[in-house]
Amino acid sequence: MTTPHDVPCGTHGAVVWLTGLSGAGKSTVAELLAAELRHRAHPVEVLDGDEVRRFLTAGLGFSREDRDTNVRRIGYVASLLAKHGVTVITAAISPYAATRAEVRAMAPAFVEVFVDAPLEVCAARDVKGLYEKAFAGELDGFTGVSDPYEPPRAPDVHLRTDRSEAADCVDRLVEELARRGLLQAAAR
Ligand SMILES: Nc1ncnc2c1ncn2[C@@H]1O[C@H](COP(=O)(O)OS(=O)(=O)O)[C@@H](OP(=O)(O)O)[C@H]1O
Ligand SMILES: Nc1ncnc2c1ncn2[C@@H]1O[C@H](COP(=O)(O)OP(=O)(O)O)[C@@H](O)[C@H]1O
Repeated sequence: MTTPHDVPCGTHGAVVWLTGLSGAGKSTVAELLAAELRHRAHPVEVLDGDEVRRFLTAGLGFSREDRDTNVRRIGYVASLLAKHGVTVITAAISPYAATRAEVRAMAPAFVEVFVDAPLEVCAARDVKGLYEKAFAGELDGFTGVSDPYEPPRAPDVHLRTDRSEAADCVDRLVEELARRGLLQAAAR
């Protein structure tokens, strides 16, 4: 694998790793941030858990082993892209701290973002109706209900989506990327 030193001068790839419960707001924030970066002509890709599971990690389930495989594959692809100057925004629950630490180590620059809202808020949003099924016992091993979620202890950014509008969350992320020098346009 290449190291960060192999990145061509002038590129500023990074992995913006969104982690949080289902319904916390990962996809929403990912898409809004991607739109903002595209608007600035910054190369960006979104690897969303749901979509990734249809292609890159099709066939995996939600055991710890399968979740870890899913997260590692996302981390690997994200890092490859980031090494070529792309800002990659990932949006997978990624419930285990140890696996998040593994993918951090792969990336040339890594910003861990805790997309946080209380379980009751996520369940009330119930974007896909899965919480209702999980609470009714019709869905086993659902994160936060009958499966673990290990919150980041020291995330690079902590967003409370029950307290801040999505647009404000995105502003904070843009500020953080700029602060880290990760927003300059890539060399073409
Ligand atoms: N058992 C169980 N637990 C959690 N989530 C479940 C489960 N079964 C299906 N789903 C749906 O799959 C989405 C989570 O997939 P991820 O790839 O992000 O999960 S993980 O990172 O591998 O843990 C998650 O999408 P989001 O709501 O976007 O997070 C759910 O819609
Ligand atoms: N500050 C916020 N950030 C992101 N989503 C928010 C926010 N406030 C409310 N929401 C709503 O919460 C829901 C989050 O759903 P989604 O983005 O699919 O979550 P996830 O990808 O984490 O499962 C959406 O309906 C979104 O409109």
